[in-house]
Amino acid sequence: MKIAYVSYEVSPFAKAGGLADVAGALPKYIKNAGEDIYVVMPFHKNIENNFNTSKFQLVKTGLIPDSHTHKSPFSVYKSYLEGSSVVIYFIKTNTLYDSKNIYDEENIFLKTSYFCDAVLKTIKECEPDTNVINANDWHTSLIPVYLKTVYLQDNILKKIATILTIHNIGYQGLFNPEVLNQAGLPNYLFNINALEYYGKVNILKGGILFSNIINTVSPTYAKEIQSEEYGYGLEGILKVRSEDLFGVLNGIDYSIYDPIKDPHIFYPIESYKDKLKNKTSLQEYLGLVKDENITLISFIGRLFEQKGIDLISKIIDLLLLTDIQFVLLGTGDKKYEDYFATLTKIYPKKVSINITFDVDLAQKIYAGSDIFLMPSKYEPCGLGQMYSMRYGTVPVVRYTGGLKDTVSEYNPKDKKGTGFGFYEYQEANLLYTLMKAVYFHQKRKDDWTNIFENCMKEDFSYEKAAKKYIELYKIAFDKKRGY
Ligand SMILES: Nc1ncnc2c1ncn2[C@@H]1O[C@H](COP(=O)(O)OP(=O)(O)O[C@H]2O[C@H](CO)[C@@H](O)[C@H](O)[C@H]2O)[C@@H](O)[C@H]1O
Repeated sequence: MKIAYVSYEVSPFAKAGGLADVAGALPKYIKNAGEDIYVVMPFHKNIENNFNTSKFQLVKTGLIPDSHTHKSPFSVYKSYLEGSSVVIYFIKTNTLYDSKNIYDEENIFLKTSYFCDAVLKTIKECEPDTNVINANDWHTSLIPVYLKTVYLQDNILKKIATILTIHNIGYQGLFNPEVLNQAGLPNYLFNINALEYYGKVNILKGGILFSNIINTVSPTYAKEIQSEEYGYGLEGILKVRSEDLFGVLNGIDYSIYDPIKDPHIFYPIESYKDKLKNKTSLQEYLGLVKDENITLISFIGRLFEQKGIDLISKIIDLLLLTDIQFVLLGTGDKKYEDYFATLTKIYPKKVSINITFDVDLAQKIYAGSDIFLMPSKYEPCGLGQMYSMRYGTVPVVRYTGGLKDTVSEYNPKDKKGTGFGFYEYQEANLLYTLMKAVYFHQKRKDDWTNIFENCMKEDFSYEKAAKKYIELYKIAFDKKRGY
C-alpha cells in the first residue's frame, strides 16, 4: 500500500502545536513497519528562513490545481523527514504561505483549499499509485470532498481511499458559502447533508462526511466527541458515522525525546539524582531560587481555555503562598499572556513566565520540573504529559481524552500509578489535586521516587500507534473497494 500523509504543519519544518510532532514522527514508524508512506505539506515561508532549503530537490514546476479558481502555478520540492528515508513533498507557490504565523487568518481558506487541490495534482504527477490519503484536521479536510465530487471520474484519483484524523474538533474552519465557488467545488455541497452548518460552510464537517473512515488521537476522545459536551456541534454526524470512527493513541518520538541523548537538556537522566541536577540547572537558568526541595511546577502549551489556563489563572495566587515555583512557557490568548506576565513582577524568584515559542526551553522544562500541569478542559491526546513522564516529571491532569488514557492515579498502597488527576472542571479540584501532589513531593520522598520510576518505565513509543494506523489504512482501502 502507498500512503500520502498530508498535514499543514510538520516538525521540525513548521510547528505550531502537537499536530506537527505527530506528522514529523508517525510516518517514520509506519515506514519502519514496512508500509510505503510519504508526507506532503505547504512550503511555508518560515521553512526557507530556518532550513537549508538549497538541498531540497525540485521535482516539478509550473503545476496548476485542476479545480481551484486560484490559478497561480506551484512547484513541488522533495526532501526527507529528519533522520529517515521518508519522502516529504513541499508545495510552493509565490502567492501563498508567506505569513509568519502559519495559521494567520488572512486568506486562510484560500491557502488551505488551494493546498488540498494542489496535493491531489501532486499525487497525479508524482505518486499516481497512491492508495490511501491520511488528511489531518480541517486544513486538509477538503481533500476527501474534492475526491468525492469533482474527481469522482478521474482515472488516477477515483481509486484513492481516505482517512481523516481529527486532532482537535474545536477548530472546524467556518466560512461564508461563496468559498465553495472559489475552491472550484459544486454549490450543491451547501446542503445540510454535506458542508452546510448553520448558514456557513463547515470544512471539518465535510472531512467527516466524505472520508472513508475517521479517527481521532485517543480512544477516550473518540467516544467523547460523540457527546454534546465535547463534539462542538459535530456530535450528531459523528454518531451517524460511529462505525467508521476509531481512536488511536498518539505516541512520542523516542529517538528525539530521549532522556539519555537529548542535546537540549542539562544532564542525561538515568536516576532521580540526574533529574535533580536538571532541576537545579533549570532554576539557575531561569533566575529562580536554586533549591531542590522547592516543588517546581510547570506548564507548556497554547494559552487557550482548552488547556485549562483559566483554571490555573484562578488558583495561581493561592498556590504561590506555598513552597513552590511556577514556570510557564506558552503563547496564545493575549488576556492570559498579559495576566501571567504580571506574576513575574510580583514573585520574581518564584515564577518564570516565558511568553514565546521555544523548543529548546520546552525540553529543559520537561526534564527539569517536578510536576507538569495539564488541567485541560478537553484534550484529544496531549503530548506534554507523555514528554514529561519520559523525563520523570509527574503529570497533574484533568482526566479527560488522552490524559485519561495515559496518566494513572498514584496509589501509595500498591505503589502503582504515574500521576494525579481530577474529573470535574473546577478550580477547587485543581488546587486540591495539586496540593496533594506537592505534599507527596515534599513529605513522602519514597513515594515520589516510586512515581518518578513508574513514569520513566511507561512505554509511549510509536510502534504501537504505527501498527494501528496500518490496520486503519487497510480498513479504509477495503471500504473504498466496497468490501
Ligand atoms: N510555547 C511553546 N514553546 C515550545 N513548544 C511548545 C510551546 N507551546 C506548545 N509547545 C509544544 O507543542 C506541542 C503541543 O502538543 P499537545 O499535544 O500538548 O497540544 P496541541 O493542542 O497543540 O495539539 C493537538 O494535537 C495533538 C496531536 O494529535 C494532540 O495531542 C492534542 O491533544 C491536540 O490538542 C508539544 O510538543 C509542546 O511541547
